Amino acid sequence: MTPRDPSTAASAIAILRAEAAAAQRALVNMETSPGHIVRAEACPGAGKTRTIVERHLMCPAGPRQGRALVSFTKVAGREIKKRCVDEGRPELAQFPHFIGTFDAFVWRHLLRPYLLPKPGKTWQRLEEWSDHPQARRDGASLDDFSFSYGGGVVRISDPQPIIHRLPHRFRRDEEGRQKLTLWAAAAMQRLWSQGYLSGDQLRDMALHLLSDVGRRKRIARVLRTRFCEIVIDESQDCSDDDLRIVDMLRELDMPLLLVGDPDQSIYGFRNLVPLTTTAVPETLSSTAPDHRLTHNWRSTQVICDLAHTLRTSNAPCDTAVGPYHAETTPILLLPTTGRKEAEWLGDFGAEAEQLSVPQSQRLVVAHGNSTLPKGLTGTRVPPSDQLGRLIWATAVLRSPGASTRHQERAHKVLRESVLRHWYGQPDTPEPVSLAHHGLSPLELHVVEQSVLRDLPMLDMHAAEWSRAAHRVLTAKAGLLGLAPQVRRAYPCKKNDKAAWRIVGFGAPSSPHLSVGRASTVHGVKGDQADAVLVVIPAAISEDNRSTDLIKAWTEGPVRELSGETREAIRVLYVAATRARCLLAFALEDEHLAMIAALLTRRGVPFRDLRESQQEQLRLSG
Ligand SMILES: Nc1ncnc2c1ncn2[C@@H]1O[C@H](COP(=O)(O)OP(=O)(O)OP(=O)(O)O)[C@@H](O)[C@H]1O
Repeated sequence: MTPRDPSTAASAIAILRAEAAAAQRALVNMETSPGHIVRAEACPGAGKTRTIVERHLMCPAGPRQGRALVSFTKVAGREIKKRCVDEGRPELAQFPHFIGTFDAFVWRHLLRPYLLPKPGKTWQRLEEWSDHPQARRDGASLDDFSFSYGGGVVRISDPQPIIHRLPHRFRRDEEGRQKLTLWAAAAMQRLWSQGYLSGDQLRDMALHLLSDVGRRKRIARVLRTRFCEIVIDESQDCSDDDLRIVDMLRELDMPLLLVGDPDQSIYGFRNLVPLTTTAVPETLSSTAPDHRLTHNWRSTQVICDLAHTLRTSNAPCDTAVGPYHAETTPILLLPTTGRKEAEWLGDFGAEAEQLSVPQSQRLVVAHGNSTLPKGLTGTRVPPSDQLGRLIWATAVLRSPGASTRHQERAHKVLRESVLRHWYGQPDTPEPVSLAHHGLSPLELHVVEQSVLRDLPMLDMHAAEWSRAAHRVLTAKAGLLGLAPQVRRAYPCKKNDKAAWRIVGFGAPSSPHLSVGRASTVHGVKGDQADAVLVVIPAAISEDNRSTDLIKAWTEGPVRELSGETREAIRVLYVAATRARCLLAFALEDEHLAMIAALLTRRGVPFRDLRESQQEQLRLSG
């Protein structure tokens, strides 16, 4: 084969990039109209968010009108606001525009203005139930239960524990679970009667309010005056309830643009409790999209080809057009059978090193937190005891490997520890406590930062760490002239252990940390890294899910798949498509052989590290 002329290659990529840019421009200029939903699909790395920002910059709203840019994570909203500011248009991130999460949009524009005040009840939205101290108990929270309607219009009755979310000790302890369920029923009734609501209740209330014709007309008038259109980013994350709300917005004559990638839909578990009301409108899922972006600005063509083997839809393979488009690094298959974690992590690190990928650009991901290498992430949820919570938050916030979601939770836990130290056990969520003590969110943020800086190193013995942390928190209170309520350091039973050990983190100096960041796939949605290692756990006799997943992947869409396996494939697809130039899979020998055969059949270049291992054995033998 004659090597390709570099000038031909350069003009070929220039043409592809021009096509990609034209497809993005078409989405920027796409017309929306009242009462219609325009749907655009985009492959991973297509620049969805970038294109939505461009639309916001280029297509002004009417006079005194704004645009609503709705996404599913706070990180995405922050990113859009930052881009507006970076482009020298900070006004586009402010009133009358709305940039925020779906939940915040529903709360601010469909619910809060129309809720009637009731004596003793102040309506408050919680991002998650665990933000309320009274919604937590024994390491569990109301988020770990599903509730049903019980004859009403809001899901607040008859809690059912979601077993895999509960702390391990409750999974086999039926009596403990029953007690916890009784507590959940009472806690939900109490908090609901005080006016607290979170995700499911928010949606139920919105759908209930919108079902009244008179109120619907009023809501429609207000929305149409305020917004020229509503754009929903990552629309594949809409649950069935969300889709019903979107369809009601269409009925209110709002122009709507939905941008998403159905192959990245990984929140099927949110449709846990089937609604007794109307079905999901078919027009939102089953019809062909109005536009599709098929150029990937993130990954190499090899990674795009691999991603195509994982696709559950019949969309064609994407075309790589980004800076790495022509790199030919093969997919790396790392055997885990009979090997220590440090060995296959070491293989990944060595490969990344060879490609000069810096540590911060090396990402290890898995579907479940428990599959991730021990010591990289600590426990997924904070411990329930006060000292454990404080150490956990410090460890997460000082760990280069923590995902954004982990960090957000750790910030909340640390701020709550500060408030608890100063004012005693809070029994209301943070905003309510702050208002009660006359402290602003900014003041608390500044204190949190300086506490984090001054808390001692985590390799100290836990008891000693507890005393030192107590001194830091007390000193900060002194600066504000406060006499703290917590007078003694938290007790510590595991006296002989270093602080980081009691929350499941690895030693701060461990070689494990050289792999960079580690996260569940859900925690890195929308994110990217130069090198990604996807860990697939070995099948065990009581859990065959990995084998089902590998079979589904290798046998393709011909097989009838269970909902769980279908979702697991999409999770794997999201994981693989985070990679820019190096993608590796760590998996047991049998699974590795199946994937190697699949990649051979599909012509995707790969390197099977079992071979170099055998080679080494032969040489040393
Ligand atoms: N027109 C473009 N020119 C250059 N780079 C681009 C362009 N569009 C997107 N990119 C880059 O491609 C990468 C992927 O973009 P982005 O993260 O917005 O994709 P996405 O569609 O949200 O992907 P995903 O759904 O997989 O998270 C980013 O680094 C972005 O800056």
